[in-house]
Amino acid sequence: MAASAAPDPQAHVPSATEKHAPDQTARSRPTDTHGRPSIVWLRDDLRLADNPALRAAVDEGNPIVVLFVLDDSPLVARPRGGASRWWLHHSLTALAERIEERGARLILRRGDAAEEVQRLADEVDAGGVFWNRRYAEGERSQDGAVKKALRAAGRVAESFQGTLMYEPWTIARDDGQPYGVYSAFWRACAKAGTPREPVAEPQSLDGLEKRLHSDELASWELLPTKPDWATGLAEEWTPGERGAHERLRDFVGDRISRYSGQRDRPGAEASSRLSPHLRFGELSPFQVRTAVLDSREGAAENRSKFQAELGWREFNYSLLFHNPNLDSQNMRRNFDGFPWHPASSEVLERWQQGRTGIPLVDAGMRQLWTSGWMHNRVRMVVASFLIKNLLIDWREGEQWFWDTLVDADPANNAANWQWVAGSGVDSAPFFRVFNPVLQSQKFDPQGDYIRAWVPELADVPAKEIHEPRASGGLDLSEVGDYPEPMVDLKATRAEALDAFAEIKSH
Ligand SMILES: Cc1cc2nc3c(=O)[nH]c(=O)nc-3n(C[C@H](O)[C@H](O)[C@H](O)COP(=O)(O)OP(=O)(O)OC[C@H]3O[C@@H](n4cnc5c(N)ncnc54)[C@H](O)[C@@H]3O)c2cc1C
Repeated sequence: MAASAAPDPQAHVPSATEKHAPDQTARSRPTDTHGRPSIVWLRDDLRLADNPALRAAVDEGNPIVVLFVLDDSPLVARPRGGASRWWLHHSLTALAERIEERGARLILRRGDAAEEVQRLADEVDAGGVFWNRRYAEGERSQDGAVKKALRAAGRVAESFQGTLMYEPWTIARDDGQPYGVYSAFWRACAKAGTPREPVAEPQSLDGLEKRLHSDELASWELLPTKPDWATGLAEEWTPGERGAHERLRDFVGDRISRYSGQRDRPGAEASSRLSPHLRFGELSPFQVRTAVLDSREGAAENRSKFQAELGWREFNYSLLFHNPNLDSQNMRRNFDGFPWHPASSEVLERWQQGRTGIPLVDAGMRQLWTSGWMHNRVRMVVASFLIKNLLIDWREGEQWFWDTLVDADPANNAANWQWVAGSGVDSAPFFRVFNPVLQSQKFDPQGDYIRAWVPELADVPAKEIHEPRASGGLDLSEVGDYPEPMVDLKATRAEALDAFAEIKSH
């Protein structure tokens, strides 16, 4: 396994404060904070419930200012893709309304977040600033710098655990190295202890009287205009905490009973669709876990399978923590010499637009484009097709997902692409090449999912729908202008295996 070397302790190990649970954080009070406002700096945690930073700020008993900064610097975090920007706009709108209902105001600022936080702290003479931790390298380094500067200015600066149930530095092998295998990682998490219960939502917020400047959200131009490609996203999703809780209720009250048995079936609607809500922190994994464990629907098997999926999220964040370039660098370095085909725009566009001639792949890519989401099984199939049948570098696919998924996530997207490519740790081996036709017959046997997304095939019977142009009983006029498969699956599979054999020995 080619997991990257041990992390540089300076870069990766959080400060003593960050290492400990929130209630143990250094409470050195440099000055009296009485009556001085507390700033809550929100980032990937756009919620009021189970928000430990907000809770701690409210418990200070001082007026509350809630801040979100749009920081576009790629040195801090990867710039958001189009679908994520759409989501962010609506999530902030929903959040602002909730904060106002509770008695305070969401302040929006744009720029270098480190400077904006300090500027606002100076403006209101804040007693303290509170936030939930982030885990990518640029984010941690920004947070560390902000903490230092705030403390140097005599303010309280505290960070909390709100986004992961197991923070990466708390789960390590006996020799101190990070886990490279998911199953061992998840067992170690179970041993490390039970995640806490969600923190209560403050019923009221004592907002600051002073009028502060807040940007107009519209001026950030997060929404697409020409063309407005987001109508399908709006039909499918309700960004914000309320929409998130509705999805959660729907899942634990119904879908969960089918989870273990049918989660792999894209037509079955058996998974939770909570991924974008988790990505933006409209729900925390603590809340989701508790709701799932409390659910009376279905067998224990469903609950444990679901928790294991949340475990993949935790594992991927641990990978990101220890491998800051997860989205750009092969974890297995022998993949650096892989003879990828040049990604011609014509080939890439056929894949992106769902015109490959492989119905399951096309259904998935059209679902993604229209709704901003794709079923997990189909994500694996379309990724495998791009990498192992079109022989296109996984980073091209990762970038397209990054731009089009509403749940585009710095850890989950990159780690899963590397998993499918075989270039990651604990990955599917490269030589295991999905046959998209067999996958389609197995997981969408009646073709319901394909029919929902590929209208050209709406009238094709189940027997032929997985491979409509194969020689056989189907009258080809029934498939209209649905394209021929763009590649021969067998020949391209063989080519991929030869290419893999070339790099294996390096
Ligand atoms: C190529 C590829 C790219 C992906 N990109 C992303 C991404 O950008 N963002 C993202 O959140 N997920 C990504 N996934 C993982 C997975 O497909 C989605 O999390 C899942 O489909 C979301 O649907 P759900 O909420 O109904 O999942 P459920 O099955 O209901 O799972 C519950 C939650 O567990 C987590 N989860 C489930 N499966 C995985 C997984 N394989 N890896 C990590 N976390 C998981 C998600 O937070 C999810 O919401 C990707 C998978 C592949 C194969």
